[in-house]
Amino acid sequence: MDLESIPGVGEKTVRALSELDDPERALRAGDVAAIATAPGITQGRAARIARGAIRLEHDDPGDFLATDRAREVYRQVLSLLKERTVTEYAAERLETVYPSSQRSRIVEVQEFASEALEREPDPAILEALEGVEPLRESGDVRVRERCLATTDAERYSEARQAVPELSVEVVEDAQGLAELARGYATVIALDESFAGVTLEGDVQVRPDALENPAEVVPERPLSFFAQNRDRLQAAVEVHRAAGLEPSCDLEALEDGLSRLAEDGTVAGDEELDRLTTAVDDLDAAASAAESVANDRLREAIREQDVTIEGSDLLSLVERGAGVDSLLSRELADDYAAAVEAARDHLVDALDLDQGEAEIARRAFSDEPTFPVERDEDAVGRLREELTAVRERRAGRLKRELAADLADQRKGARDLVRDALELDVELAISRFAREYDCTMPEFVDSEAREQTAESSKTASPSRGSSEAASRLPSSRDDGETANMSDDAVGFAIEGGRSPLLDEPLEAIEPVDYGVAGVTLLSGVNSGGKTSTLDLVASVVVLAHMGLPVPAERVRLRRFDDLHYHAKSQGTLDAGAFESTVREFADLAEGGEGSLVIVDELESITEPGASAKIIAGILEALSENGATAVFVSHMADEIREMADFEVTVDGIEAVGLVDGELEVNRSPVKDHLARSTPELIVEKLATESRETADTNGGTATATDGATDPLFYDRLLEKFE
Ligand SMILES: Nc1ncnc2c1ncn2[C@@H]1O[C@H](COP(=O)(O)OP(=O)(O)OP(=O)(O)O)[C@@H](O)[C@H]1O
Repeated sequence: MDLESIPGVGEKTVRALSELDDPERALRAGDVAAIATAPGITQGRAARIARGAIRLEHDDPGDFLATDRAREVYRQVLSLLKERTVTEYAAERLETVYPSSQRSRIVEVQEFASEALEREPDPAILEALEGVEPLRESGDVRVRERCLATTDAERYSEARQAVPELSVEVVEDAQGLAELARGYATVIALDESFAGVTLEGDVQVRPDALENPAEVVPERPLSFFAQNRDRLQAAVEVHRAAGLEPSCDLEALEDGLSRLAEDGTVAGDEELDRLTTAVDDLDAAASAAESVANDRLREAIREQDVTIEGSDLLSLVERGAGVDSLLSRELADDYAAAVEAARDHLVDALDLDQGEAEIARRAFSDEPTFPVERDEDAVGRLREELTAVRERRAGRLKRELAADLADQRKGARDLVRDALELDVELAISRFAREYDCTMPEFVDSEAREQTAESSKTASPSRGSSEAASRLPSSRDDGETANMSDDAVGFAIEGGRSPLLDEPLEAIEPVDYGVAGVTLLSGVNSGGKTSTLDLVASVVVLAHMGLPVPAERVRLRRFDDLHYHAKSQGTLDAGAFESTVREFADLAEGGEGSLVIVDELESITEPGASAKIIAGILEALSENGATAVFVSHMADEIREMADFEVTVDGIEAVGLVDGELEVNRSPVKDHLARSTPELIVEKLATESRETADTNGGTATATDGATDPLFYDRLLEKFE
């Protein structure tokens, strides 16, 4: 795939995309998560790029949605799907699902959607999904206490590229290495020539270091896993809750994660924790040990009756001896016991092992002093020893854990990607379950053309009214849509518009099918606009490759959808002109188009409207377009048109308590009576009934009007 030929992708984006491991795969698969890891590419942009790549792949002109209202319907159904995602990722990923006229694209999404429908949206999975996000790539790890060294300029730049986390230093010789060892805790020499050189400090010779960067910078995988610990843990939960086939060993990953602290250090190792605490507490423990000794000694002195002969006292004073000599002479045992207690305290408080305890005991001298004081040198040695052991252990554990986790990196990435993709599938599944959706059946256009050839039907428009008349006229007649393949536009059975602002259970299922060009008449508020919305949303969802909210849908694959909403009031001359122009374009290229228009007559005065609409219908019909025009002037338009245009009708079954009772499914080939007609009919019936009870006469005094008046009005409607 030539990245630059993707619509909307310029040079800069191509550069960013080429930093991906396998940009072609990511683009082909619409893998928004992977695309969004390219530098400077947000998830939203990644979705747009993926959509462009899909269009390129399927040779899709991408202009299925031909009008503002069509685009609006798409946004509305898309947001119904997006509302059902848990992660932001899945919402963005759904942006790559758009209505297409291309069979290959529709089939591709249909396959994905069919699998999605099998998914059970279990609340436990949805809860676990809340913690899943695309993984963070840890790019900014810096390790300061370790460096790489080489004598070779080429290796130097190779090393800088391979291990950006460490400083790389150029040295002349072993002397240079020795100098580095003074500034860094660990120096890793990359040249074979240094093998056998022994220097002070931690200097390792590892010519293969660049091949296994995780070994020289275990911080790299560790920081990746530490930063993504919660997301990975959530992805593990999602896999368990959903019973998804995991891309890696979940237990091994969890074990690795449980050994990792949030800051990328190793957690859960008792020995390391002991050493760390010992180093941290050393000063405090030494002070406490001093106090133990001094308290005991003070107690002993207080309780002791020191008897000293005068000559002894004299000699002591003459020698300038202090209380120490007195202690060693008189309280030697007490002193020894106090110092022993201090040593024990230090060893116990720091939980030292035997070797460490030996060094620790030297912190208190056998030489009597009062007060007892620690030997700072000995404490310093103990600190050095503990720190060195701790560092060695931490380093080893880090390397071991990094080695375990480094192998899991790819699996972990896939694990999160699969969890996020599951969210996309679950959103489709939830939508389909909530709206009782089915997969639509596309009537193959090639088969359609062949059938048309052999049956030699008349013009599509004339054939259409006949075919459409075979569609179910109401939900009660038990028929199913039985459109022949050569005449299919769309045939919806039991459709429930997802755009209706009604609770789902209050939506009455609608059957409606059209082939060719049709007018849709009906009572006010009968559901004409809602029927167009139903048709538009079903057609858009079907061309997205998704299930549709109906019991059964058959349709042809359309090239584009032109949906014109009812315009608000009469258009000014300019707007009127541009609308007529738009229809002129339509009339030229309408084959393969689905044109649905709501009350176009409101654009200008009624007489002119009927003429213009009739003209548009003629052109669309000649071009073989599929069209539904909602109109209150169906009768007038039919008369103006020079072909037999079908008029369907949404019928009021009657008036109940002044409210119209409506059969929401349009009746084929039937001009629906208007609301005023129904009201006049009701008044006529009522006045006839009153006249009957009054013995055949109605008078002005009893408030009832002569039934003949209403009959006269009724006649006008015939
Ligand atoms: N299938 C349905 N199930 C339940 N309610 C519906 C259905 N279709 C329409 N309605 C209700 O009827 C109302 C009017 O519908 P709609 O606006 O589609 O009628 P209309 O025939 O286009 O009206 P108008 O003649 O004024 O343009 C809707 O707001 C909705 O509440």
